[in-house]
Amino acid sequence: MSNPFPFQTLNEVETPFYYYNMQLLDTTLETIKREADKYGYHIHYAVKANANQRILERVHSYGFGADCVSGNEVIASLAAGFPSDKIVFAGVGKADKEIIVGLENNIGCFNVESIPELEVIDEIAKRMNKTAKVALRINPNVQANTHKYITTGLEENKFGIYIWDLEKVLDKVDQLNNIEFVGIHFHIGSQINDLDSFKQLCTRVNELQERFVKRRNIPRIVNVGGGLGVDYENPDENPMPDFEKFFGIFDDFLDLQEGQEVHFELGRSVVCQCGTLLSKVLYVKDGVHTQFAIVDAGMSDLIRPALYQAYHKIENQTSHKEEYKYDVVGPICESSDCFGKAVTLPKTERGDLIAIRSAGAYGEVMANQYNLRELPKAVYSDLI
Ligand SMILES: Cc1ncc(COP(=O)(O)O)c(C=O)c1O
Ligand SMILES: N[C@@H](CCCC[NH3+])C(=O)O
Repeated sequence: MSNPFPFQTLNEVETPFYYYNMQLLDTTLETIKREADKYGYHIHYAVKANANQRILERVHSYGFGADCVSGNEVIASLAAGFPSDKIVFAGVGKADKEIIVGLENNIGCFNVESIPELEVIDEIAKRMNKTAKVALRINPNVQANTHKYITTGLEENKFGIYIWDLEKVLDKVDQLNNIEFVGIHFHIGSQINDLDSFKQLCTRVNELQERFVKRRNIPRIVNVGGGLGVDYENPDENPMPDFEKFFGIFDDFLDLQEGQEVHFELGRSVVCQCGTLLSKVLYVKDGVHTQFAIVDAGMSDLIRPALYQAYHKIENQTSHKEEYKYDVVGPICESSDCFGKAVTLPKTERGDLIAIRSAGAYGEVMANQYNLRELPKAVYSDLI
């Protein structure tokens, strides 16, 4: 595989920074569009994965919608050009002022997770003389076989309306004058590579659809969320997941009612592989088991390894010497500030450029200023 990094150029940029391969992002977006269009599926990009304005603008240019989880994400999506009717607002805890943002901008729909939330949206909509379009997020109790922190579709998780509460919630919807019921919504978790989980989701959705048929209240939208995983181990060999297979599962297993639209909320699978965190080695020092390669990026720049013990492939872009093992760690005053233990790298020295791969999703957007560090900058392949 050819090296995707224009090393000569990147070596000049002050580290740490995120580098976005915009050509790869384009190829990924083209593929998603082509595969989704085969079935007439609607794609909403999950802004939470990467809310960088340039990335949002690029995603929008392919005609996708935006799936938002805060008022600020709604505002950022509008600023990037997403039409308001293609914006959905999800989340278990929407604040009043965020609901107002959604209503003021006439967004496509609110994905609602509880009766109290429905009542508040109805009340605010009434005050504003508006009708809120609403999809009900149902907790399907499907095991996603992923990290427990990013499993969202089990009964023990805080997300969604329990299946056994559904009738009660639908009765409530019928009573509220400023709510228009438009759809049902599901999301079982993230970084899901076991596609059987999606088949199970389809089966559960089919069972639930029967209840709506009985009530003669068919939801126009069936939103099956996101969650498709990527290959963190082999980012060059698998620069994007198999979207053809993924959408094919829904085509094969989801039974739709007349006129229903299928919506997806893809985040990680869209942006993960196009992003890399680049960092330089500050010091190499001896450890008990291996050497420490101390780099100038820390968990404040990329928190996934510290938070979920997530694996990211690490490469030394400078050295091609004999290989050794290193614990690659950051400068932050936490032992969890470690990007990889006993990583095999060519002999590593101060000043070497280190690439931490597959960092385009839940990377830059989760960066923080712990230790009063600066936020990482972004560099784009098409602007250098
Ligand atoms: C409701 C909802 N939709 C979509 C997504 C996007 O998921 P992913 O980035 O795994 O595609 C998430 C995050 O897990 C989510 O919580
Ligand atoms: N932040 C998580 C994903 C969360 C998905 C949002 N529900 C990650 O880095 O893998």
